[in-house]
Amino acid sequence: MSQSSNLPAQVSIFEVGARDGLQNEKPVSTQNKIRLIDDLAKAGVKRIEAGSFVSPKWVPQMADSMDVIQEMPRAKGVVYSALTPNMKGFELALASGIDEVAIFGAASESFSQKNINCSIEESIARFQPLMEAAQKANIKVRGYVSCVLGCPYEGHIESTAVAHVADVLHQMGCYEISLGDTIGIGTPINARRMVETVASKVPVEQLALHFHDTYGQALPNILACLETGVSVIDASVAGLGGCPYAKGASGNVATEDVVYMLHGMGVSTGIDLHLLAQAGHRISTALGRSSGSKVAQAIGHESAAL
Ligand SMILES: CC(C)(COP(=O)([O-])OP(=O)([O-])OC[C@H]1O[C@@H](n2cnc3c(N)ncnc32)[C@H](O)[C@@H]1OP(=O)([O-])[O-])[C@@H](O)C(=O)NCCC(=O)NCCSC(=O)C[C@@](C)(O)CC(=O)[O-]
Repeated sequence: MSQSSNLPAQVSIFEVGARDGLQNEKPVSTQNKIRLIDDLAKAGVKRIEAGSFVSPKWVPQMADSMDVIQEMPRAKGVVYSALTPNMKGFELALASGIDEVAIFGAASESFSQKNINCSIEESIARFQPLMEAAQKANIKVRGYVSCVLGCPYEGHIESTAVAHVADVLHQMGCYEISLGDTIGIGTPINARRMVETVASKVPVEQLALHFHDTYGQALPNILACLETGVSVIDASVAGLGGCPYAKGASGNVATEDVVYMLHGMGVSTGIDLHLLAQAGHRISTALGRSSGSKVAQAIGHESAAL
């Protein structure tokens, strides 16, 4: 039972470390990625983003996504996902056997150009045939909106612009819209107002929070937004990552930190925090760095080598 009637009793964690995290770290082996995904599933994570079918020239770290997805063990009850920016990406994703895909747009014109080489309007046109193909293939599609609280190139972004893109993706058939604070610039009251504005267009049950922790604001922002009724949180184990097209952006909020905060407030996630921290330590070791999660650091490196 959650300790506040304003909080959901349960939160679904959407783990993005193997994609959003590793796309912006130095390359690790395919086997290390597979091990990470398996570790996450064993820790009780039920939604795992496993890779990305984007141009290997743009994001070389994701070039082995086909191998990762085809070789990774599939845990029962876990949904595995991959990013697909266009039809080429979708066809590869379909061939990989992934469970669901995600399209990704932005609320900022400049970020859209830098990230996917087209305007917001052109991106929507690119997504249309993908949505139709996904519907035919019975594949669910998630939608991302980047720069929901600010853009590295344009600065302030109006929440109404976020709501507009979220609404378009939702109307195109995305089952969930993930709101990305790509550069982690938001603060709690602004974040909450942004979610409320988007929720006037897209049902709050179909929204997810995707907050980077660049300014150390991700946890307070999440807490403020949970009180609007959102109950899906994207997070990256060990705080892996950043964004290749948002210079200086640090990783997503660390999954361990989110899970610790939620469990401490009586909100369940179904995740074993110690196994999760171990997963984070193992991939951090493979990257030659320490975990970016404060909670994982506090728990310590016990059993990291198991
Ligand atoms: C979208 C494109 C492909 C457009 O890139 P483009 O250059 O405009 O594409 P194009 O259609 O002109 O094709 C150019 C070349 O790319 C190839 N190509 C074309 N599509 C694919 C594909 N799917 N997979 C593999 N190859 C592909 C295509 O075959 C061709 O190859 P060539 O003939 O030159 O050898 C490119 O801009 C791209 O790959 N961008 C990806 C950027 C990216 O992955 N960013 C990070 C993910 S988004 C993110 O992290 C934010 C998020 C979601 O986490 C939320 C948040 O935090 O805000």
